[in-house]
Amino acid sequence: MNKIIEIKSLSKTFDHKKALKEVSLEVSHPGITALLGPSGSGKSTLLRHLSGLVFSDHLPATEIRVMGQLVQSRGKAAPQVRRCRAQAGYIFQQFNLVNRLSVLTNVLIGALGSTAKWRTLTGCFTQDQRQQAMTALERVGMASFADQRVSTLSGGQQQRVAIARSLMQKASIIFADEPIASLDPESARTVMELLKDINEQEGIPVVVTLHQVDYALKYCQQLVALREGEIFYQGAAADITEQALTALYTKAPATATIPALATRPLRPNPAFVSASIQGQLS
Ligand SMILES: Nc1ncnc2c1ncn2[C@@H]1O[C@H](COP(=O)(O)OP(=O)(O)OP(=O)(O)O)[C@@H](O)[C@H]1O
Repeated sequence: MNKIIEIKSLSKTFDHKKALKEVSLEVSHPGITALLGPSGSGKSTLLRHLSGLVFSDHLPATEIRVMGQLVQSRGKAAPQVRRCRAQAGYIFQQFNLVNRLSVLTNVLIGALGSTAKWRTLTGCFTQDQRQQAMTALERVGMASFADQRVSTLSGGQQQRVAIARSLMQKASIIFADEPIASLDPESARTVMELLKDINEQEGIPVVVTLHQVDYALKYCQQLVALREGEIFYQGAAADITEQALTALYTKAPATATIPALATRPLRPNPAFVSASIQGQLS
């Protein structure tokens, strides 16, 4: 199976503080992969490296590939980094849309990478592009809002527009950084359902950072958990144990249970649990 993500020995230091410590990671599953971990563990930093928005420390072994394409190596952008960025759809907590423009225009912005320069400068999109944007809006249930200003939408609606823009862009992968952190539970569920549906129907892999473990277990097939800049767990969501989740989020003994997960029949699979917590589980 082709690798969706391949990271070799990624370290990132901010002002003498190591945010990521020689992280190596491979994801081949084309489903939804959640990046989990406590606040400050390095989830967003890892995602931004995949997007080619942030560059690693200059270590000779560092390489990052997404969908088989080199994004960066040894702390430097790969020659094709612009193409890599253009093939990825981005969804952020703070709805990265242009508030004063209409919903339709925001979706059309997804086509800029494949539009002649004079058209992007004049904002003159083709009829075909407008039709594609409407189709993308229909796909996310937002067609009736096409002419409305983005600033008038709720947070959940804005995230659906951001997803439509990724579809317009013909993204081959979607990176979502805490897409549901600012949403009420119902809107959060709608956005996660939509990402799941697009992953399954359009076959676009999704990598999403989440704070909510229950959403990760419900919607994501793969988990990558970080703690203090290191991989703590990588494997199937179905295989993570209550103990591992407890150890991930607290420094308390791993025998405690997380109340929200206490009734979930998680199957222990020590093979997926990193060496650092094997000792705590035995
Ligand atoms: N631009 C930056 N400058 C300095 N330090 C940074 C920068 N970006 C991240 N950090 C630090 O790197 C570490 C990891 O941050 P990161 O945002 O990746 O964590 P996170 O797991 O996504 O946290 P959260 O869940 O709170 O968003 C933190 O200590 C953070 O303060």
